[in-house]
Amino acid sequence: MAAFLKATHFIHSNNKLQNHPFPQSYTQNIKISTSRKPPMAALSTTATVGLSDTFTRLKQQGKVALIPYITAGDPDLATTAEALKVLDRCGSDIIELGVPYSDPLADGPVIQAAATRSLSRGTNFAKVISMLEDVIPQLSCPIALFTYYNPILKRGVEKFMATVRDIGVHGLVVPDVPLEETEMLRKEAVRHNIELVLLTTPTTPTTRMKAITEASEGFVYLVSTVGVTGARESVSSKVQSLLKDIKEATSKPVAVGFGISKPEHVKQVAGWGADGVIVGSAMVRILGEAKSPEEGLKELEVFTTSLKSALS
Ligand SMILES: O=P(O)(O)OC[C@@H](O)[C@@H](O)c1c[nH]c2ccccc12
Repeated sequence: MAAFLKATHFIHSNNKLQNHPFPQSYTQNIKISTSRKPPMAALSTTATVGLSDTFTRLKQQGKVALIPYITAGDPDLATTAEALKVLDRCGSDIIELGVPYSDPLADGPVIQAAATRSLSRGTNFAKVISMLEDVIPQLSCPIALFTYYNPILKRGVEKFMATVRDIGVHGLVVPDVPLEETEMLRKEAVRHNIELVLLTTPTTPTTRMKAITEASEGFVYLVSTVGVTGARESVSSKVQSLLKDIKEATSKPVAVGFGISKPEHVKQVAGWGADGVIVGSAMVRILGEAKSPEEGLKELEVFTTSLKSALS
């Protein structure tokens, strides 16, 4: 938890920024422009709509989005491709796909282990992209790619955005980029019609939370609790008031993640007014711990269906 809080600057409070790897001056005078709107879907390579359009459609239907997260390449990329299709078929509204990274600071043991297994099997960014290139045209729901900041910087922000856009990715979640650094990332994201989702936590001060909601595209990711990812027994009841605060600050959709792992959780969070629920570790565990990839995919189908029906 400490590691996550130290490293994940843009989603935690200003007063803990002494460990910030960027100059302190970056943390002041946050100026977020709200005037930019993503270009029309003309650049889209697939028939699917983007994240915010998905929420608009669901809202009209009075529905809450189900957003599963899985780690690419665990147990292998062929299974990830199948898992994406299973998740899509079972009614996922958006899928968050994690690019495995060697230093996943914000992740708990389940997703860390999945990333380690995936990397040790030789998964890399290029292989994830080529798998997605093949699979995205077969999906009806949009993909939000999850990655730490370093792999983006390594490739070059512009090149990264162009690559993911070309294969039809709609959204991007980058947990460890400081809010102040998102300006540049956002500029390129907007230029490439990628919705950059930002995160806010229970310890984010109100002014910062407001700046995050203004800058976030697609939806606002509310981290339900401090700490790292991982299934939990219950969802903190604080989420209800956090949701209220965020909804007072923005009309953008808000999806809640961290710890949500059961149909009851999903129902509860939807009842508190969330526009979407994100379920990661529970999905990752199913795929990672199954006796075989086939078993894992079957279990994934049963689990996703149970979450989906809790939302209807
Ligand atoms: O695993 P959980 O507790 O269900 O949380 C969602 C989560 O997995 C996904 O959104 C995610 C995976 N790794 C992250 C790191 C930071 C923020 C979010 C994430």
